[in-house]
Amino acid sequence: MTTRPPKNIRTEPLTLKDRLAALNNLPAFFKLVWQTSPTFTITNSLLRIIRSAMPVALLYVGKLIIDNVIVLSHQHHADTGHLWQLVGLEFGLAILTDGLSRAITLVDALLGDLFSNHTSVKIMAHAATLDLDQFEDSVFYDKLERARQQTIGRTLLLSQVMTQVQDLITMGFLAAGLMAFNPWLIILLLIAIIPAFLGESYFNDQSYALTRGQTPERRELDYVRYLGASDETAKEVKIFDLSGFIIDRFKQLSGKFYLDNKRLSIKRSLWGTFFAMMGSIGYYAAYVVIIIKAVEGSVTIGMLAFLAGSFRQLRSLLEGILSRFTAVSQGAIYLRDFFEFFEIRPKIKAAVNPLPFPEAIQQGFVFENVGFRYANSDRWANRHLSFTLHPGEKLALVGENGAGKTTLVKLLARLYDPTEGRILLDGHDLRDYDLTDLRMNVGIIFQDYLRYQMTFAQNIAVGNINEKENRPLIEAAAKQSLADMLAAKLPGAYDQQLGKRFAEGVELSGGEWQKVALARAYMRNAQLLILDEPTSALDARAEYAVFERFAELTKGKSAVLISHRFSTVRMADRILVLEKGELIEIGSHAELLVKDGRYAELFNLQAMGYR
Ligand SMILES: Nc1ncnc2c1ncn2[C@@H]1O[C@H](COP(=O)(O)OP(=O)(O)OP(=O)(O)O)[C@@H](O)[C@H]1O
Repeated sequence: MTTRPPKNIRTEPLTLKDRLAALNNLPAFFKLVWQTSPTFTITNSLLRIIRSAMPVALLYVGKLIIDNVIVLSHQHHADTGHLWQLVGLEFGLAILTDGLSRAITLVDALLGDLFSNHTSVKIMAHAATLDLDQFEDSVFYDKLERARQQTIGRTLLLSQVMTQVQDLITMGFLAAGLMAFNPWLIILLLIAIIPAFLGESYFNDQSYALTRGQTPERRELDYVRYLGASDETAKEVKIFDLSGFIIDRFKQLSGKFYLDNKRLSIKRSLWGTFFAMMGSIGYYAAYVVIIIKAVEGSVTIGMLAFLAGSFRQLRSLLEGILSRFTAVSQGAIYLRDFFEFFEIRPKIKAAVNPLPFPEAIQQGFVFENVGFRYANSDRWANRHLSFTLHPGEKLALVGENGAGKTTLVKLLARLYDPTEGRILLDGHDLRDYDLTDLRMNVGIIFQDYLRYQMTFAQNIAVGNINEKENRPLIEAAAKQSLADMLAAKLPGAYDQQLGKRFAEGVELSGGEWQKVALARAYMRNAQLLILDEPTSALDARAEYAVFERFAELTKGKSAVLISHRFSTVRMADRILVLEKGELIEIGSHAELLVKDGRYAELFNLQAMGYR
């Protein structure tokens, strides 16, 4: 397990300039919000604009009421009609304010949910366009992880930005009243607030740097949590008695996070208290000024209440706006991660003017000095590969573990492109063909095929998802891979839920799963069929039956088989022997035995084991 942060993750704090620059991401963010739901976006904005005028209106009506009460209290026959009208108005405003707040919360929540769904779909759709080796890169994974987190975190950003604008408008209304009375009060207010803002901004920077620096470790923490409590891992964890090891690692990682976060939280809390005190001093200084004016008689008592109320609200609004600024800019910085993820482009590109895939392959696939190196490795997984896979030919790949067999077939399906050399199909580079077309015409079943926690039929249909409703095709595919006998035994037959994860799921044995996976290969009319150790878990009788059919079912089609069982391998037209990524022998079973080279050695070794 590695905990080293990838090189390009920035862990140093950010400056105010960085934060302001990050706000540039907001327009794109709002475009995304708008795309999510124009109606909710407009409704939300309108509600907030109306809501922002409420505080000053309430304070002003309050002022009128107090002044009215004072005047009336000095009269003998007071006419209270106007007073009650004012009280009624304030009551109405209070109810409206509350209603608006609730409506805003509701629209925020609905828009947030839609936004989260919309962005999750966008992330999945974009991830689907990316290359396999991008998924194998840890820096990429961190980006994906942070982008995923954005889908939840950004709904908060949405309401924060909206609230920010709303509060700014409210502040404008309140400040106008205060300015009319005494502009100096505004200055006093700013002096009281700015240190708190700078402090808040400093600690947010620190916390951002900390969280970002912890991304790889957080990923490991999630992985350890998954290892410790998941249906897929439970068996091995029990057998190897790993829970102690896993829990220790979890404690070690989570303990480190706790300590790092605690240190920062304590510092932040102490400084926060100090800055809040400064704010209070500023507020009371202003309060004293207003009281003196009231005692002197230069403002009414109603005005005193209005100004003090305005000042108090302005202070908390300003505090909120400034601290939200750091949160908003923080969010905007995380947004950069989100948009960066969408900027990642696949390297394996579809050809601009693609050639259509041949109706029937004429010359076959030609490997011309093909070499491939995984991006995260400095060793060649395949090197100097030159051979032809003829149309209709059945080719078997043999070689020891890590010899490069799986890599070779991944190159055939363009999951990767060769690092050197080229692969030709009917005389043209594989890269010149339409990528979707190519993948449609190459059927691969990998050794680590997925066991979908779906129904039996769906598990086969994934081989050609366009035909997911085509039950006769699914049943025919099952018949070809011998999975049909299995369906007959299941209580729900083809609609039987497989796997243990969901209710009423039935778990299959390794060999049974393999038959199901094998059926996927027969779901499409591929011209090249690749089976990467397709029968390793089948019993001897099943394997024999599968291959007896295989030759017949793939008549006229090319096929590549990877197998460690020579009983399977010998059925191929030609056998390609790989060693350390290179081709060392090629020929039929009989030819290679006569040659008495590596193949003969491996074959005899296995045959000896059976004697
Ligand atoms: N995704 C990957 N990233 C980096 N290196 C890889 C990756 N996949 C395979 N390799 C390396 O490439 C080499 C060839 O692997 P490959 O899977 O092609 O071997 P194989 O012959 O299919 O082995 P096996 O018989 O065990 O399935 C190995 O050394 C392996 O470590």
